[in-house]
This record gives sequence, C-alpha cells and structure tokens, in this order.
Amino acid sequence: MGAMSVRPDTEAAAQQAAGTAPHRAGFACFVGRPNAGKSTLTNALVGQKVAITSNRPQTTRHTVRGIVHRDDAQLILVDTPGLHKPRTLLGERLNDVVRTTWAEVDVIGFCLPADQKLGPGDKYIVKELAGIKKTPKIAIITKTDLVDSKQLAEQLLAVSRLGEELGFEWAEIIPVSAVKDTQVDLLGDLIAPLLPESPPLYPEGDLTDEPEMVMVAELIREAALEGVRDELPHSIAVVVEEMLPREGRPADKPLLDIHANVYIERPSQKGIIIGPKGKRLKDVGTKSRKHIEALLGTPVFLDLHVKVAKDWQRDPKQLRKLGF
Ligand SMILES: Nc1nc2c(ncn2[C@@H]2O[C@H](COP(=O)(O)OP(=O)(O)OP(=O)(O)O)[C@@H](O)[C@H]2O)c(=O)[nH]1
Repeated sequence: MGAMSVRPDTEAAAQQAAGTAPHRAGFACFVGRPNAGKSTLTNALVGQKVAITSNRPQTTRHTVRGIVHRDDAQLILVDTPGLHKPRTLLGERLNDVVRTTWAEVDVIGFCLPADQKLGPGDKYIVKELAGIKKTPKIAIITKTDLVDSKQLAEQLLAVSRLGEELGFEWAEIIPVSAVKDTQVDLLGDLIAPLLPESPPLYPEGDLTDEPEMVMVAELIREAALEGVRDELPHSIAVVVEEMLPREGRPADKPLLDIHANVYIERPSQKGIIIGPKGKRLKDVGTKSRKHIEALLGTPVFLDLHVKVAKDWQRDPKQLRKLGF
C-alpha cells in the first residue's frame, strides 16, 4: 500500500526529481459501480467540469475524455458508463463500450466509495478487471470525506484482500475525496509514471476532444434529469441538431443559436419533462444554458424541443440516430 504515503520511490520519481524524466502520455479510465464518483473525480483531476455528474446512477453515456496537462505527463481520462447486467440493447452496447475501453487504456482506476460496503457489484467488476492482465490497476477509495479513519482503513483492507483473492496485486491503493480535493493531485502523481513514454498527444489547453455538440447535449441531459421520477432518466436522450452563430450580430456581441431535441420514449412522459405551463422545460433550458455558456465562452440562445422516439432503447436504428 505504498500509495498511501507519498510519491513512490521509483526510478521514474528519481528521474523526475533530477529533471531527466522522459515525458509520458497515455490513457486511463475510472471504473466502478454507478455513483462511485468517477465523473466527479475526472472533473477534479482536470480542474474543470467536463464529465457529467449527477446523484443518479448511470448518467455518463458518452466516452468523455478529460485531459490533464502536467509538466511530466499528459493524462487522458476516458470516462465510461458502469458495467451492468444488460436488460436492453442499450445495456449490452454500453457493456461492450466498457470492455473495449478497458482493453485499450494504459491504466485502470477502480473506484470504490468509502461509505459503501464492498458488494457483489464491485466484485463482479474487479473479477472482470483481473482478466485484463497487462494493464496496471489502481484501487481508488472515493468520497473519503464521508467516513471516519476506522471505516476508511477497513475499506482499504477490503479492497486489498479482494485483489489477493482474485490473484492480482493493485499497482497502488489510494484514498481520495474529489469534493474536498484531498489526494487528487497525488492520484495524478501515481498514474503519471504508469503511462508510456510519449510526447503530449493533445495540444496544451485542450481539456477534452469530445465534439462540442455532444458536450452540449450532455449538459442539457444533465439538467433534464434533475428532479424527475426514477424511471424516467433512462428514457431521456438529447441530440443537438444545430449550433450556428446568429447572423448580423456586432463582433463584440456574438450569440450562438443552439437547437436541440430532448427525446423521450412515450407520449405520457412528455408532460413530466415539460411541466405545468412549460415551466420545467424552461428551467432545464435556463440551467443548461448557463453551463453551456461557461463551456463555450459565448452567450447562447437555446431552443429546446421535446420529441417522442418510441422505445428508442430497444431499436438499433434509433440508437444510432441518438448517438449510441
Ligand atoms: N461527499 C462526496 N461526494 C462525492 C464525491 N465524489 C462524488 N460524490 C457524489 O457522488 C455522486 C455520484 O458522483 P458521480 O461522479 O456522478 O459518480 P459516477 O461514478 O460518475 O456515476 P455514474 O455516471 O452513474 O457511473 C454525486 O452526487 C457526487 O456529488 C466525494 O469525494 N465526496
């Protein structure tokens, strides 16, 4: 459990101290049960809101990459949805995305919330991870601000034992709190030496390579998810149809017109999204517009429409159209 103390005393660290370390760049992904705190941790590492967070499970549908620029390394974070027992075609596709991602990255971070008992869901994921032999795996105990030191120690022991049971050793085990910014930088320090030697893969300043339209759609989806009934979240998809600068605006007062559709599965869900006298939809627009403006750095006019795409989760054609 060397990871709990300071930077590990490796050759890479020594080279780093001497200023002779080669630059490294590579990919890492965080895996773990829904709500484990993967998106929040991605944002904390990148230092800006790029992944979509919410207190509802399984909100991250797209592979959003956050890019951490360091002097010694560039870390590209691939954020995957959780691995689930698939019940729909969408569920199967998501699991495929997850496994493909795992096989391709340089480091896998397994996230386990400090305040939740290590359960069958976690074991299922770690068992799958154990099968990916050559990729270093870091165990990250998240949300440490929610527990006392005794509980944290137990969790660290539990995850260490699980590795032993499954016949592999964690490259590191580290407790973090993304919310309190505890040990987040240290996590970056631990991942960096595990990346391959490489010049930076992305220009400095790029925080994500996700197309802007997808990011915008995710921000709208996040706002639309807030405060709706439990069964609705999985039925919502958002597609940005158009993003165009408004013509005839003075150069110092630009306005970006964004037209987006919020798709639901059944006509009966329309009322929930739109709300009495359209109030809910209006709130969704106002809220997401603020985030979009912050992301794009320009004033935005957001035009939202609600559309029914019948049973889209079960229809391959619709899934493709909606970007899955
Ligand atoms: N107290 C505390 N809460 C956290 C921390 N990190 C995340 N959370 C909360 O946990 C919830 C889930 O966090 P997410 O980052 O969305 O979790 P996720 O693993 O990306 O979730 P999925 O996208 O559903 O897989 C949110 O309500 C976060 O605010 C933390 O360090 N401390």
